[in-house]
Amino acid sequence: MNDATLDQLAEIRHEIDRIDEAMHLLLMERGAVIDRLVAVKRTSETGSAFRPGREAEMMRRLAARHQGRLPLATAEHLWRTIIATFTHVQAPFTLHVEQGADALAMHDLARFHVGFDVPLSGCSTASRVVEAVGRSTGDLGLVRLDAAPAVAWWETLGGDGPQIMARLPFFSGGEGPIAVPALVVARPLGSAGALETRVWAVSDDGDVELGSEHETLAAVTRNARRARLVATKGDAPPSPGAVLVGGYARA
Ligand SMILES: O=C(O)C(=O)C[C@]1(C(=O)O)C=C[C@@H](O)C=C1
Repeated sequence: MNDATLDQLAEIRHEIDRIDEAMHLLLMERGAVIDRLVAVKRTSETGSAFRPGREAEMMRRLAARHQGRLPLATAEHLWRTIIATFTHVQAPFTLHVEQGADALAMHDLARFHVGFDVPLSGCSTASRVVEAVGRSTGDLGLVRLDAAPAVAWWETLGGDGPQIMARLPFFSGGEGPIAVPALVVARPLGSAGALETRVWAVSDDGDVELGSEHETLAAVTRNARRARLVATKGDAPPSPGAVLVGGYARA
């Protein structure tokens, strides 16, 4: 390399150092703001700092302003890691991850969304994930969205117990690196839940047709009884007797 090229390289690296330092300073400043947030938010009352509606709003804005060389998925992963880390800083929690058929993909999905500060705990089935979340104060669960699972694991959700709080991947265009579909389960979060799409447990003897505005996420038929997990856009239940088991925001 000649002197002019070396000068240019040094200048560019100086620029990178300046940007890195600014980002680091801003992240530390963000940490100080979180200290103030803890005092205002009274997270200890619910045991969880997780606010899925707020996170969805932040992710939408991130995607809207995103451009340039950095892949959107990398920007999403960085911010998910920052947000999950600060969620954990506010109120420590464990993420219980279903380790069934797609154990490796589920592990990737978990780390993509929470980074490495949040501890993971493996569960053999979706039902075990729900049980672990139910026993905890503010833990989260990650269940693989299998369209035809062995059991209707969602039937214990709802009421005062764990509920569905998010659907992943958030940007479901299929271009992201983490393609395994999954649901996030948490204990009730009051108004912090994002119910843009509601999720219902529907049980019938197999002859109830649902309108095309409803999306069947999963279904199990056993002993002439069909159990379905159904997502709806509006507030109304997809059929009489449907039980609300949570909701989520979409990109
Ligand atoms: O806005 C909040 O309530 C926060 O706790 C902050 C924050 C964040 O780090 O931006 C962290 C956790 C929530 O899930 C959403 C956002």
